[in-house]
Amino acid sequence: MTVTTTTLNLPIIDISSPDRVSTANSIRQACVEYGFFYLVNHGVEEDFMKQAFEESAKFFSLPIEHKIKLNRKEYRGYTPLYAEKLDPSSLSKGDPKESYYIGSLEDATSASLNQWPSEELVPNWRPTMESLFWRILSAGKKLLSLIALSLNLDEDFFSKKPEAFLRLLRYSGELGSCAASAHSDYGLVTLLITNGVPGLQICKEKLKQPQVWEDVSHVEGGIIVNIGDMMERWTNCVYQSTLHRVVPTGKERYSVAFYMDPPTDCVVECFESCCSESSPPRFPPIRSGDYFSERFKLIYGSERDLKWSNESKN
Ligand SMILES: O=C(O)CCC(=O)C(=O)O
Ligand SMILES: [Fe+2]
Repeated sequence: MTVTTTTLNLPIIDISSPDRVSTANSIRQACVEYGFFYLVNHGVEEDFMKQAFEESAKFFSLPIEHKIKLNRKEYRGYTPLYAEKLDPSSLSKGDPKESYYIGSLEDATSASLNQWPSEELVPNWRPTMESLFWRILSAGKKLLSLIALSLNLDEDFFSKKPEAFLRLLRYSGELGSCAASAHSDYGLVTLLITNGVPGLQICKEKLKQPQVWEDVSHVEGGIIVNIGDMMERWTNCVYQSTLHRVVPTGKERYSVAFYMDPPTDCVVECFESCCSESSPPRFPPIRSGDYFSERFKLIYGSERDLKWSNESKN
């Protein structure tokens, strides 16, 4: 059983403030209390975002035959409607959303695995998305260095070589099951930009029953940040990876999620500053790449992906 209450007032963090120590303290408080907050003055301009959403809409409006040719490979490319079920325990046929993954452009090998729609179909699409990647990456790295500061770590602890994935999302708006079913994100942090159509909700206490879901309102020009499971494990749950979902409102909705994760070979093990005799580590050390493969297997059965691509060819 779920109950929805009122809209939340999440903390707003000004990432451009010269007082980094006080910003880091505010971030710490936000990560402990909510695992969610807004970033402002982050350098990703609203006009640019408007253009990026327009380009995103152009791709998703293409006929399915074009989109399916770019079906997700090596975690990059298109995922069709219902291909993903973020809550594997949900009884729905899958989440009513489409998405497009773009892997890191920082590293040449990763960049070469990306798939791009042709210039003829969507002119100017690739340069817009590449620019979007670099802009959000820059905001994300500033944020990661402040998060490191908030945990008394070297400022470049997380930002040296994070894995980054940009994901464009379109929710059909179809009423009924959740547009993105309940989940927590897997990595360090996610930076999320929406086109202002509501739907995002969080559940602060994931173990409490009945679950209480609260609306995350839109802050004009703000980026929504949420903490992921790798950060939760590293901090022994001092920083929370909060359960969230997107509920349908009958309106088409666009968003851009930017996931920042530890490098795949990184072993994530509780920080000493986050455990003690009375609060021992809650999770064993884990290689980041192993953790991700397990989680991805749960949300995308490989047969499901195959079934979809075959159906679309018929
Ligand atoms: O689109 C949204 O508002 C949320 C997306 C999300 O939670 C995700 O992609 O992990
Ligand atoms: Fe998420």
